[in-house]
Amino acid sequence: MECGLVATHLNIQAGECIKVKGKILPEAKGFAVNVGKDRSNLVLHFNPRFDSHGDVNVIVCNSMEDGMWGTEERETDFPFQQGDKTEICISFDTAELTVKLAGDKEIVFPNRLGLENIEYLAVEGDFAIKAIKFS
Ligand SMILES: C=CCO[C@@H]1O[C@H](CO)[C@@H](O[C@@H]2O[C@H](CO)[C@H](O)[C@H](OCc3cn(-c4n[nH]c(N)n4)nn3)[C@H]2O)[C@H](O)[C@H]1NC(C)=O
Repeated sequence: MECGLVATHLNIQAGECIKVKGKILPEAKGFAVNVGKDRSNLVLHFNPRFDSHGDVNVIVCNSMEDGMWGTEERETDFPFQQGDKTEICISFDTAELTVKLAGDKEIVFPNRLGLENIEYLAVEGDFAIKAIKFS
């Protein structure tokens, strides 16, 4: 999965929101939005898969600590379409992260790293970023 945008030193506090707007490529296999401390310590790897790693239309969420993946959580209610514009809003507190998606869908994932702020954001894969907003 090729690397797109990487942002560091963000100092996003609990209660704030990270909004990623963009367009899913027409032949997308998958994309990922990673947030955390740095590229080896991710409090959330949010990975919609259209057809990759043996998964079709599944959202895979995971964490990474010191470069080691955690246990995946998978969501098969899949609100994404290849070629569509979409918006992903990630908010968090020290207990969990909430990912708001189109159609009022929400995914909640535990804050396994107990992070009190988010320094790192990376968007990878078949996704053309249009806007990033921190609020
Ligand atoms: C069934 C036995 C093996 O399990 C599989 O093991 C794979 C390898 O760990 C799992 O795929 C990884 O799942 C991770 C999340 O748990 C990540 O999605 C990982 O891809 C992340 C990634 C980023 N990048 C990347 N390349 N370049 C950049 N900047 N980033 N390349 N790979 C995927 O390669 C895959 O999700 C997992 N499948 C299941 C069903 O568990």
